[in-house]
Amino acid sequence: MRKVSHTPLSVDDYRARITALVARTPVVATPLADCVGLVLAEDLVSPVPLPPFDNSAMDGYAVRAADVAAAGEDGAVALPVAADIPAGRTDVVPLEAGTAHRIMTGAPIPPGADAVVKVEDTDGGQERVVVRASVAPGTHVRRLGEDVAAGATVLGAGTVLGPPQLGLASAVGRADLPVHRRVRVLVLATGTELVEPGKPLLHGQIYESNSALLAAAVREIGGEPTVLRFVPDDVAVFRETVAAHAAGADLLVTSGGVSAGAYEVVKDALAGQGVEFLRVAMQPGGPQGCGRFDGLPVVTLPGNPVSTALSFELFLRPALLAAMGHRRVERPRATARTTVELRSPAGKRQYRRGRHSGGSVTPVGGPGSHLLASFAASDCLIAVPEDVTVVPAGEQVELVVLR
Ligand SMILES: Nc1nc2c(c(=O)[nH]1)N[C@H]1C(S)=C(S)[C@@H](COP(=O)(O)OP(=O)(O)OC[C@H]3O[C@@H](n4cnc5c(N)ncnc54)[C@H](O)[C@@H]3O)O[C@H]1N2
Ligand code: MOO
Repeated sequence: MRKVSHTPLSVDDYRARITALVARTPVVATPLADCVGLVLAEDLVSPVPLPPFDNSAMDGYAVRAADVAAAGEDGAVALPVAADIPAGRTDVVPLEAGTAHRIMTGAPIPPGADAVVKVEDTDGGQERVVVRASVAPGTHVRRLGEDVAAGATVLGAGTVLGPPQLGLASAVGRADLPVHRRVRVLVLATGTELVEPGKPLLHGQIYESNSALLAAAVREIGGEPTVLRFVPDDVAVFRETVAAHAAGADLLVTSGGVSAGAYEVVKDALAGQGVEFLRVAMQPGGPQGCGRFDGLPVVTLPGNPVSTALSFELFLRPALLAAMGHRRVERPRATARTTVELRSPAGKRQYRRGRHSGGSVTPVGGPGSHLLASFAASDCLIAVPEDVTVVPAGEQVELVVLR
């Protein structure tokens, strides 16, 4: 059993500890439709060139440029239309000198043709076409391989797969891709006072909100949350609930039940079972716990809603992103001038919630960890360092940009 630590850990040390706790997820061949937001685990090499063949960029007529050189302001050139090539036609019909083929956008350029005259520069004829403009060789021809050469690496390992990348993977013929699979996170909110939203409340009860917040936060970064049913503050029920869902999970995240009082169900169930409870030098979010329970990585978050949210933001978000292969796991940082004075406890990094614009930032609500509406209205965190207790109005502060 680990010793209980009394000296608070720094935010950065605790983040490193949580990141080390969550293992990299395995690489799994995944259908493209399920890959958005996930990280490509291997380089993607295209087996085909793109475009795969010379094709027309316009609806019009494939010609030899030399055959229509005399067309222009002073006159027109008439050519017999020897073939019709819609997009998708797969046989090869060479173009004879002195003829034209009617051709559609995306259709293969016939051998012998070197340019396309767009239909607007002709009379649109089907058996014989009158061409009113000359074209340089290569006009409106999209060349084989001009976007991607066969054998080229089109996406590097580590790429986060968004719409353009998934479109490209399809374009080179892939139906699935090797990605780090979604991290599977069990979410378990504890507290006898908690009531499922939608049900009536008695005095002394509150609606449970941390599991909705945590599940959404996990899902937003590409993870797969499973919200466990509420458990009363009962150690045996807590352990049974976790054990029943542990198979296949990568991480258990709990909220509540970790502070100093009586009825601290998470602490009572997990202390001495491989999970260490400690304090991190931050506010909100000081009381934390992490470790392994029966081999399952566990992170126990303090129950106050903003403490839970900030703990996810600062510790779990980077750890889960790293587990899914992301190389960039940090939110963007910025500096701004605070419009009002900020006060912060000595020895703790305080995270205030704020709104920023044009190089200045204004706190939203107070520092309290129950102020969920203020958090929801904010677009950044204002970090006041551990050794600072007063930040005068007009001073520069560091921001974690959330939105
Ligand atoms: N004597 C002390 N008391 C407290 C200390 C302390 O050091 N000494 N620390 C305070 C701090 S800071 C925090 S944070 C909380 C952490 O407490 P727990 O993690 O045990 O959380 P609970 O007591 O269960 O709940 C705290 C608060 O948050 C509400 N809550 C909890 N879970 C949910 C949920 N899923 N949805 C909505 N709201 C939730 C709960 O009702 C409480 O109001 O301890 C302080 N106390
Ligand atoms: O650490 Mo508690 O999270 O300040 O409210």
